[in-house]
Amino acid sequence: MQDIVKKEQKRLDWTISVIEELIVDKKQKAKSIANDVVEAQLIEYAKKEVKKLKDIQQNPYFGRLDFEDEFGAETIYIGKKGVERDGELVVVDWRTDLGRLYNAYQGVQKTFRIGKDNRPVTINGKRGIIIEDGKVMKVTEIGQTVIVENEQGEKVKYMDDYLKEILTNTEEAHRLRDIIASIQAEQDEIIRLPLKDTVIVQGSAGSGKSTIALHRISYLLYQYHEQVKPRDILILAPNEIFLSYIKDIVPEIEIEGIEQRTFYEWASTYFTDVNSIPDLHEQYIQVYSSTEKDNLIKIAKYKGSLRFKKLLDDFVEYIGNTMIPHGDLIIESGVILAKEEIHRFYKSKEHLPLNARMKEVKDFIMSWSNGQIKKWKAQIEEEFEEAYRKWVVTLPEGEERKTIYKALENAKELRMKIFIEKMQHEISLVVKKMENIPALLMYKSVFQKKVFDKFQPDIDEELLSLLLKNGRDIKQEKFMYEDIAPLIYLDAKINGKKLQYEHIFIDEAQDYSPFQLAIMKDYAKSMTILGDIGQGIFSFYGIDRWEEIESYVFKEKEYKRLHLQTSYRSTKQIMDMANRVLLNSNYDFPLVIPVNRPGDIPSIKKVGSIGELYDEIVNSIRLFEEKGYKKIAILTMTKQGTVDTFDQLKRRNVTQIEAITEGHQELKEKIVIIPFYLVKGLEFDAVIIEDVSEETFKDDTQHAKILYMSITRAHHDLHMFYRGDLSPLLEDRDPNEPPKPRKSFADWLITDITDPYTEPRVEAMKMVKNEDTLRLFDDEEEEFVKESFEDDRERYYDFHAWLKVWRRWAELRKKLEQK
Ligand SMILES: Nc1ncnc2c1ncn2[C@@H]1O[C@H](COP(=O)(O)OP(=O)(O)OP(=O)(O)O)[C@@H](O)[C@H]1O
Repeated sequence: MQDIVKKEQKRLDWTISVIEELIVDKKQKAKSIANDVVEAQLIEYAKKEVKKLKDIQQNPYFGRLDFEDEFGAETIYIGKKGVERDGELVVVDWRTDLGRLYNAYQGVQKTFRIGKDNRPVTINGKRGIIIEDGKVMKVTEIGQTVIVENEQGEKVKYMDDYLKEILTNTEEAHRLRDIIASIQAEQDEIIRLPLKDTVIVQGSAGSGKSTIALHRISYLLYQYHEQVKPRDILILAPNEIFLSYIKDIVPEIEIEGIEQRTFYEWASTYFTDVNSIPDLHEQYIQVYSSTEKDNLIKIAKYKGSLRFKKLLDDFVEYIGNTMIPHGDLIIESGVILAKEEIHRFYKSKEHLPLNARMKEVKDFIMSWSNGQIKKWKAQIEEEFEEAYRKWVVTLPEGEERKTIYKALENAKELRMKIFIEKMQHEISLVVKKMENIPALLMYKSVFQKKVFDKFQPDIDEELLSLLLKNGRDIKQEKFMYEDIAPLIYLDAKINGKKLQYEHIFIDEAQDYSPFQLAIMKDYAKSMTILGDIGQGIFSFYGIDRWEEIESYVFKEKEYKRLHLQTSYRSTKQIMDMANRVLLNSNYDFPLVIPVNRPGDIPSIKKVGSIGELYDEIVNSIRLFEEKGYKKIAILTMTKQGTVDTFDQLKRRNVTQIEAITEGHQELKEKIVIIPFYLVKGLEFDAVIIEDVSEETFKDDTQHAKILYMSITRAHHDLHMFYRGDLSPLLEDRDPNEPPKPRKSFADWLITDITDPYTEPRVEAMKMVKNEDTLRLFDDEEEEFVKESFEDDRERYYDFHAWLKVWRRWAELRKKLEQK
């Protein structure tokens, strides 16, 4: 091994010296005097090159790849940035095709195809090289990062030493870091999708979604540099805390200049002033602390739905139709603009926003009017010409002739005047109705009974009365978070869009409503949408399943849906705990596959009193500090909980702590006390969840999601406390026991759920045919059962989800029995 390190050191020394030569050369160029603009640009470029080369000189690459193609054997070194000398690839940029080859190799498949010509290459080896300040520290033969099944039948991702070393590192002061050196094949596939592809990535907690998004930007800017500039890309993040969390990675992967915002901030920058509207977190607090919670959720869900979007579409179309003339425009006999003609023209401008469309119609009418005036003028001139010839020209020169001539002239002018005045009058009547409509006014007018009666007569009565009541607030411009998307949408429908991006990235997309995602689609040529339904804690608004948007928002073949199941953030023990919550909650998704990074088993401790709780939290903090952790989080359920815990810990002389209660704060201290709804996307060395009692974490989907998300914030260690009884979501169930059916349908079960060979059935399925098959919930049967559950969708989804978990268990059982 020492020998390999020595050899690699030799190669590194050579690379460093080549880079040195390049620096000297570029510096020379940078010093020259520019005679014109082009030369000035070249000088600027040389300066940038010098900086780039200096930055990477002491650590120019992280890996080596040995391969063979039709030209023979090759060895290349892969780095964050490419280095070339006279056409020779000294370091290969990770974003190139050869870089893809490096990431694709996982030690199993050896032959790949690369380049436009799809030429075959065979990999002979891959090395991870850890370099510090010009010294090769470690060389590892890598590539064996595959998913294996352990003795219990659980899937685990096998890590090579290189990945292990990277994942165990606690040196980072908890900013998102680049993973260029250890991108995994399944992640790389997403990063390198073509620019035009819209992709939905469902990824477990810690599977690298945020990281992938940022690396994909870097890749797109590199590969499509002529077409895509940083200003053409928008990244939407969950909150400002998260934006500061990704700050450091930006220059590292060369994605400076990208517009990074929260949806809220994006909306306020370009559209309405949203400052008086609560943001998602504020709204979450308002909704869940309100006695009207259920009603508020119903309103928010409806306003975030595509159904509401359809209502707005119909409403705008209707208003447009009422604005254009509904009768013929009659000025004189023979001077008529038929209403059909106006309507035909209006229809042909369907693609335009309403106000622009109206302007076109106005122009159309005006140009018709000008044409008619001209025509009328010519006709009158002709008529009077005739009269002159008849009455004036025939008279001898003299007073009488003059008088008649004048009279005729006056009559002509009068007729013209009358015609023009009539025309102007009629047109002004028509045009008055086509005045610009402000989007806000339009939105205020939506919440009327007659609007719903006309466009959505089948709307649920209770929902309708809630919406009408809410309409009173809307009239007074008291908006909620869910009003922002429709306001933007109406604005675009009426005034047109001001923005268009090449690509939009949406992180934590499960917290977006279908409506919101639909409007974002209008602002981008393509999108990368990343999220985890399992972490959809803002379910009063967000989506519950990707299918909700797939079929409506994106047309078939327009998008790809990809899954990431392996989690890289946490130890195997922490992910086992997260999977336990998923299992206990009958969560409708595959379990997370952890990496085989061992750690301490998360502790769950019962405390007798609130005082004891804080004493125990202090003990945990001390323990974590001893372990050298740089970032520790204490998760609370509420803002008040955060404030209380902060006070209590201060009283116990804990230092370097801070209370984070708003989404715009930046995390600065070592110990962060924070409500769970603000930690989305973040991670910490150790996490303390101060209350996992049954009272706080009830056995329902919403609480399961919160707990799953909270647990998966921990990198190395997790401590949980409770008073009273432990949450059933954390119950340590014997894997040989079948999953526990939810109370909501347990009474309905008519089969023995302990028998892995019999598909579970509920009362409603008695009627289903094919009793002895295991194909339940296929096509017709699924429809049948869905209909039987019509009144109780919750229960249907619960049962459906549970059935999936049960099937997994049954398969596992069968496998174990066969062994
Ligand atoms: N290939 C990899 N090599 C090294 N570290 C990785 C890799 N992929 C992900 N990670 C690490 O795993 C952690 C989780 O990544 P990230 O935050 O991007 O995941 P996520 O899917 O967005 O998570 P969540 O949904 O829980 O917020 C980060 O610390 C990241 O650096």
